[in-house]
Amino acid sequence: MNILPMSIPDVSLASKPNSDDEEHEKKILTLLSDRYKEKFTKFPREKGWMSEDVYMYQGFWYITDHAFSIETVIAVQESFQAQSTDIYIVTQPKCGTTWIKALVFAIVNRTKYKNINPLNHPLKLYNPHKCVPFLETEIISNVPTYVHGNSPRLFSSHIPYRTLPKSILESGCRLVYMCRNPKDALVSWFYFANKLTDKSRTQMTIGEMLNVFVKGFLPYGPYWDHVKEYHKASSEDPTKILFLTYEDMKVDTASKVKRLAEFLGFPFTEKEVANGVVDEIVTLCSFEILKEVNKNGDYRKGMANNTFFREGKVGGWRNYLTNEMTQIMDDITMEKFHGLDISF
Ligand SMILES: Nc1ncnc2c1ncn2[C@@H]1O[C@H](COP(=O)(O)OS(=O)(=O)O)[C@@H](OP(=O)(O)O)[C@H]1O
Repeated sequence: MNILPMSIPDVSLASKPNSDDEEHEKKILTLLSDRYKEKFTKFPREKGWMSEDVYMYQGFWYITDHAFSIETVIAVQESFQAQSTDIYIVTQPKCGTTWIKALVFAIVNRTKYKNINPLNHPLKLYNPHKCVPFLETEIISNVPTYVHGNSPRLFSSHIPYRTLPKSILESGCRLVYMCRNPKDALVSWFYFANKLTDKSRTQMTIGEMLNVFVKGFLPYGPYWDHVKEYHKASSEDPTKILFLTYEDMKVDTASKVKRLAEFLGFPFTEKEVANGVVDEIVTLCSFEILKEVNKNGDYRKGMANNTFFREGKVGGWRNYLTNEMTQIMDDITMEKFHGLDISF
């Protein structure tokens, strides 16, 4: 029986944040801030998410001095070099990033981990965000996850389509985009924001969160423009950009996983299907299993693993939004998505 760390060296490298890594990230962030501050402080600024200043860059809003900030986004855009075999997973935050990352990781690496003890599968040991790193965190990381040059490399990001590094668009690689009903994304944002362990942050009401969500003053907002751009790009080149919704993925997940595998260039064989491999992947990546695996520990400083797993439901917004809030969200969605085949 194979056991760690021999069986999964690449992922174990990125498993645990330690104080050296945090120091390194801080240093890189300071460096990036020094490099870009003069530029971005001239951009439009608003008070946004949890009372933080947000800056507009290329039509979208960002916080500063953070892994997911204007500095890292500009740095990725300016310096990241894609490879044609790469696979990118892009989402608006709170739209199912963690789930789709787990699914893509499990599909692409299923042969690699076929013979290991299922308890040692990376997704049974690590947060999916460690298995598929964000471009935004990778650029400031002390321990790049893909030092061994896996192929295909898997990365994720929340970067809007228009701000993606040129090399991603030119390399011909594949990109999976997942979106979600904005009302569920809003509620998820609300709980996430208030659960962050950094106590220096201000707690928000759902009404305040709705206000910033609608204005787009959240990292990578506005939601609607983000979704629309990827939807358009996907309809122009569906072989390279796959547009998914969280809601659709929830219905008959196994058949959607098969379609996803085909798009990724890793189709399941008839034998695999007969042997239940697809169902195994669906179960491995299910909300319940991932929530249990991630009940302890931190993904990053101030961000517990369990903050990524709350309810995992479709339509949970009904328990949190008033009729008036629902109306506001529905009106904007109707106007913004008018004429597009996006439904939740
Ligand atoms: N495996 C699985 N299946 C279904 N749903 C899942 C899964 N993992 C996480 N979730 C739910 O996704 C919501 C978090 O969104 P993201 O993963 O996009 O968050 S983040 O952007 O990475 O911070 C958040 O939704 P809410 O429960 O509505 O808050 C999570 O519970």
